[in-house]
Amino acid sequence: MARLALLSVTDKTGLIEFAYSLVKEFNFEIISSGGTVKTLQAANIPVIKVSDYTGSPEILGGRVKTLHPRIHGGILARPDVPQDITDLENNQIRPFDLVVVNLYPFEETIADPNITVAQAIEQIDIGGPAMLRASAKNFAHLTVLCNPKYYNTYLEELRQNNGEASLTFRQKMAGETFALTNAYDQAIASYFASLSPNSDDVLPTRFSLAGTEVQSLRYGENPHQQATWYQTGTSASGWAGATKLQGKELSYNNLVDLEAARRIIAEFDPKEPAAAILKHTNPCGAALGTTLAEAYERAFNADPISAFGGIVALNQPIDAATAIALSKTFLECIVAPSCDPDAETIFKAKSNLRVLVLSDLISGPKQTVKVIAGGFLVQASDDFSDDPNTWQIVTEKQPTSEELEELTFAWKIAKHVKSNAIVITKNKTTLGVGAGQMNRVGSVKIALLQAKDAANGGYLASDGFFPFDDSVKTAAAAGIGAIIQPGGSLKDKDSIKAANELGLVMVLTGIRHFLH
Ligand SMILES: NC(=O)c1ncn([C@@H]2O[C@H](COP(=O)(O)O)[C@@H](O)[C@H]2O)c1NC=O
Repeated sequence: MARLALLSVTDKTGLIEFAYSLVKEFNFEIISSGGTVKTLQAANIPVIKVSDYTGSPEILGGRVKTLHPRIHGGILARPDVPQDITDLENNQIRPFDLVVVNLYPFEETIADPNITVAQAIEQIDIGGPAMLRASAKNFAHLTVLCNPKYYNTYLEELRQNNGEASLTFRQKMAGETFALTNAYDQAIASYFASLSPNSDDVLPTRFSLAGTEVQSLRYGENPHQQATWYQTGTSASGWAGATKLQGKELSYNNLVDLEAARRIIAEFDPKEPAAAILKHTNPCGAALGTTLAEAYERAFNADPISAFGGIVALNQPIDAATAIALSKTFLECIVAPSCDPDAETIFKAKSNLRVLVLSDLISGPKQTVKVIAGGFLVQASDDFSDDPNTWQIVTEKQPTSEELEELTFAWKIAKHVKSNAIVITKNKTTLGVGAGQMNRVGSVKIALLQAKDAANGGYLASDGFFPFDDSVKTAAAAGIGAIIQPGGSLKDKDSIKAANELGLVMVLTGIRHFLH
């Protein structure tokens, strides 16, 4: 008797060619649900309707098509279990050799903002996941294919193994299938969470992270670490949706730094040219300018030594002048919302340089995730938008409006520097960055060392409060004129007293921005 395949697919890509090979080359009989039957019949491929096979019509507008013991019995039966064979015989059930299912496009449906909840719910596939999960469970006896991309691999398996798919392949397909049904359900769960009146509740009691491979990376942080890049959701968004205009393959570290760079320039209004140069997730230079080229040059000149091999994010389209400036040094990657044709031509001379275009550099993830032994930690992203109207000026000396703007710039950068973070700025340009030190005054010293004499009359931002007045005194000795920090230390009074005695402005934000 011919072998039996069950085909029930929404995405009919490659279906006809595949079914043709199954029937002509491998003598399969095919059973299919309504729409799949129509596609196959239109191509003159012999097919049996599920409803004819089960004797039960499709009902409830397609909500019940394949949910029948003759289908699920044929999927789940074990030919090496005598009772299973008896059950099949007693119920006139034929076992399946192959199950091919892909699902209703739930994620694509909800991506349309005009879709109603009722329409979204009709796109939750029930029969499909049931068949997929049952088939994956019984991979020892049949093959499940959940994506058209595996059709040819399956046919090759049959060609190379005397008409049988190998156990290794069947097991791999089963794993892929459970990963798919998991991701599918996760998308539905996230959609339901988004319907909750408390829609900013990003931390449900059960949290899953599902992803699809974008590309396998050459290695992770170091060459001995394997790494792969996954995208969340079915449509490419964020970095998965960026276009690489030229350059070498993106690396793990490139992507980590690109995201850190994106977060910095997302702080600024896209009308105001901004540039950030990142090294190891910290900015070695960040600046605003009247033109994009000026913003980049200021950021570069902040620390030209560290900028070598850096990752650059820009918040406006790259023009020729900026491209010329960018081409003067070795950079790993550049990203901007778009790139003028003149600029593209200029970059061609540096064929290894990775140039990416990502139109939306503002939107980022709502949560961040860190894996720890036995679990992972999820937190809401630090997208708190600081409001200078809520800040407290605690010194006798009051800032002018320009000074307040400078402090705001310094504060926005400090938010994206690893703690303990100290940022020294002037003219909306970083002069020195102290990152990731174990004591705050250590970061102050590093930032001042970088800023050199330019620190005189500069501004200093600290991501956390000062536990002692030593940082204020060190900053004042180098000529810093104004400090912005969260406040909240038991010894705030000491720091404020030192600021007053040394003639500094001090602003407390009431919010800290640790970054680990
Ligand atoms: N309800 C069922 O019994 C059922 N059985 C199969 N499906 C889905 O129906 C789709 C195929 O439908 P059609 O062959 O009618 O185009 C597949 O995506 C499959 O996952 C079902 N649909 C939804 O739950």
